[in-house]
Amino acid sequence: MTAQLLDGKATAAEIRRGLAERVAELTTTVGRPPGLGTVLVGDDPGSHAYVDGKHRDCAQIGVAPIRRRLPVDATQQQVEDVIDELNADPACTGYIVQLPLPRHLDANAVLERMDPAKDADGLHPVNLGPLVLGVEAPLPCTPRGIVELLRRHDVPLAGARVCVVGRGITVGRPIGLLLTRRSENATVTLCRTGTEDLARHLREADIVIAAAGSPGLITKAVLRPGAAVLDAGITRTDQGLVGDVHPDAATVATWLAPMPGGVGPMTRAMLLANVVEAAERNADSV
Ligand SMILES: Nc1nc2c(c(=O)[nH]1)N[C@@H](CN(C=O)c1ccc(C(=O)N[C@@H](CCC(=O)O)C(=O)O)cc1)CN2
Repeated sequence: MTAQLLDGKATAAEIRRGLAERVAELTTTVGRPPGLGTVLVGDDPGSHAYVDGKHRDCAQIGVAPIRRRLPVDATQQQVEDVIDELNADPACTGYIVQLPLPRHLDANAVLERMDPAKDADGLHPVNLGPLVLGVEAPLPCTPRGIVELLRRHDVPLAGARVCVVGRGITVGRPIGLLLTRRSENATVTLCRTGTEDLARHLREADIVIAAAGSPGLITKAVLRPGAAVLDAGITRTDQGLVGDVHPDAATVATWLAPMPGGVGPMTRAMLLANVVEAAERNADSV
């Protein structure tokens, strides 16, 4: 068996085309384009690459880019001053703080200082609450992108047993909440790499979502034949970027979202969707 591709690159391109039309309309009715801000602290090459990608996406669909960069030794106060500035900037529809922040900074305090209405990542506590309650609010981009990718490829979710590996705030924790909502109705087991008998949990799953940052963790040996497998793990090595899913998984899976080309492009597309939706909400309220 060779897995069919859950093609994040093509799906994201299709989503961007739809968003570009909405941005053009907003720009005419509001008199200026929606603006996406990014706050990047430090010089991590991965974070720089992701933020550059986000601004390339903005350029493609007509969203105005607003970039804020701070040095690796920026103080909490300096970061929070930038947050205050973006909260107050009418040209900034929504923004993100690129994670991870350098260790000396309190990331939770930074996220909490954001205006929840401008939280394009859906990571502010005020927006995470509705995720638990199952009511509408901006959703974290990677989990939203995963659900969108599965839906657009008709991968059944209702009743599916999903095993998520990784419990980070951008993917693992929120995807569990999203997939167990009434609209998705999956049964989710949230694991970490240290979960006892992880292989057993994986083998029981119809859908595996790997977000552990552990290169090659998911091999064909731990998969149920026919499972759908989504690789949301990225590790930078001397040999380049490596995902959590071993290439041999493609021989037993029915569906595979590879890294690169699967979940990553969907994360970026969902960020744009969150910004466009925020701009539409703003336009409706005036
Ligand atoms: N504030 C946030 N920080 C981080 C998030 C996030 O959602 N919000 N997620 C990750 C990084 N990330 C977005 O910021 C991200 C990661 C990977 C990709 C991507 O397109 N990956 C490509 C491969 C990478 C490449 O070619 O350079 C792919 O999978 O095809 C996009 C966004 C942590 N931080």
